[in-house]
Amino acid sequence: MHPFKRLFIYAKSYQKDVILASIYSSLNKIFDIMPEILIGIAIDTVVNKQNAILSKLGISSAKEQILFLGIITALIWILESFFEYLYSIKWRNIAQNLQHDLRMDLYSHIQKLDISYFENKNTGNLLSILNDDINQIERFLNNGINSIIQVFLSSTLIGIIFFILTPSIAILSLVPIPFILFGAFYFQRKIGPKYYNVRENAGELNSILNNNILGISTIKSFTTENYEINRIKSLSNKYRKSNHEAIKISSAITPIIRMAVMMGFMLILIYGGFLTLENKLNVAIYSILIFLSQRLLWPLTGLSEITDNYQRSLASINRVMDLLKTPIKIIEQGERLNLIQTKGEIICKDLKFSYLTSPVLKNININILPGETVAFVGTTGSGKSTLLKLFLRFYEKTSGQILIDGKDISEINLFDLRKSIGYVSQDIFLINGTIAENIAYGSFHATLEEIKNAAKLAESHEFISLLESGYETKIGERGQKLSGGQRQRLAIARAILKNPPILILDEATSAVDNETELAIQKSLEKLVLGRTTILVAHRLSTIRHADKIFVFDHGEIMESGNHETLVMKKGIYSGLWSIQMGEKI
Ligand SMILES: Nc1ncnc2c1ncn2[C@@H]1O[C@H](COP(=O)(O)OP(=O)(O)OP(=O)(O)O)[C@@H](O)[C@H]1O
Repeated sequence: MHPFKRLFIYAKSYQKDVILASIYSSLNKIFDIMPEILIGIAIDTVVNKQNAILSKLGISSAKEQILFLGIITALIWILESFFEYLYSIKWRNIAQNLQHDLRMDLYSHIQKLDISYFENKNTGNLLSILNDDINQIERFLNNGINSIIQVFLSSTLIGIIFFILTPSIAILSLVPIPFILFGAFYFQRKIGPKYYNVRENAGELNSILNNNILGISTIKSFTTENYEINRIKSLSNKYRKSNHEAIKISSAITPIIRMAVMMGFMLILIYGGFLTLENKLNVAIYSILIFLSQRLLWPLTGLSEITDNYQRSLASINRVMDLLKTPIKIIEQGERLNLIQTKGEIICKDLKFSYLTSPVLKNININILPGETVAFVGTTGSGKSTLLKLFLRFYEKTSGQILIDGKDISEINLFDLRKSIGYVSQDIFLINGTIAENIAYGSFHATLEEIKNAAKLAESHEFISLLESGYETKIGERGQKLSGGQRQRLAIARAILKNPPILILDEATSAVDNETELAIQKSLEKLVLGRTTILVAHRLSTIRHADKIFVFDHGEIMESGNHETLVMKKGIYSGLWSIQMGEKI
């Protein structure tokens, strides 16, 4: 489907506004052309006086005719300005509303896409669709459609006036049009790839600038400042050079097209002048033709810019619409889950999963009773986090079943499923707000008292109280102003405040010191009461008190049982435990 048809279908609710805006644009153009005709009438009046056209309307005195013309001119200019105001407001508001709708629809659609979608896409590209492409559509709607309407309307109207006044001169005025059109499209095609290079180079430069600002501490610690300056310099130079090339062509377009306009103007000036000298053409008509020839030809020079803008918008519309059409694999519908009644029993039956082709989880069978505290341990990359992500349905299992309270999670409403799980992941997401806002993220109605209680259970209250503004302290982008351990404790407090029937802590205390961890464990004793808790930790002292420990290896559960039984078993767990205890094995 043509991109504009796609946009038109999307923007159906704006149809009325678009029609109105088009009417305003057309009326503005009609009033814009009229003053040139008035000039001709004015000349006719001063030359022919009592015999002028206006006298045929019943205004006999030449002075009255001039006064009448003055009034009409004022009226025309007022109306022209009035419709310019109306079309400008209308088109720009349409552009604003549509870009807002597009951005919001796109963002909420993206939020529903599964995690694997984001893993396979370039974040920079997604951001550029959300920003640059939507802005490009906005720019085009701001003035692009108006320009197209006005160029075609003015050329058609002026062409008609030419043919009515003198068909022979009308044909002369058409001579330069093929040259202008050819020039406009030729240059546009030549400049297209140059602009593409400019955009590519700008993208490259932006991405490295962004990366460097995020990684400033690594740059400083490796003292690679000069190396980075040189890298940026070479990319910035590349960007500058590509712009120079585009500028060379773009600056030549108007002067060259002006030559074609000059040709048309000259032909009319000379030929029309001869006709007038021979009294074959009225002086007034001659002057109208001279003025209108400029008005006919000049706007066509803008075609190169319009087509450039149009082409860029076509690409942007396609990118935006394609993203909006990306299918949502994991759908929100399903059986509602009563959070208060959820007991938190989790069963995996013959569960298999692979991200791509090689299996990451092979035949997982586990049974977690309501209220139990279990732990997943095992070598790095053995599939622990993957299983947790399957509980949250970040990915769809390949085969087998995951049941919560006997219900297959693929049949549970996704929103309810995730509401029932408090998940602290390895990569913590903190918002650029205050401590209190971060703890209450997702539990927006929590009172300060509840926030403080959650912070106390997560062993955070003490360090928060020492901060200058306490719970109102701003923690910076991604929580940069906090230590790794403090960030983890905020994330735990956030999960506690959510008060879910199932709590998952994936390496949630890896960055806190032993003393704090011991304190968090103490809090956990209270916390785990009445809910199912899953802990993942490499530091085995963290999970030794779990009711059940599942030992993962290469996507399989090799051992399970409590700490004592597993140590006695002298298998993988016991080996890991001995290493951590510093014993020789
Ligand atoms: N998004 C992904 N796409 C493809 N492969 C992945 C993805 N995430 C993880 N993997 C792979 O799946 C395997 C299991 O990873 P997972 O994160 O579940 O391990 P883990 O046991 O939690 O490890 P760790 O203890 O280091 O956190 C690894 O081999 C990893 O490379």
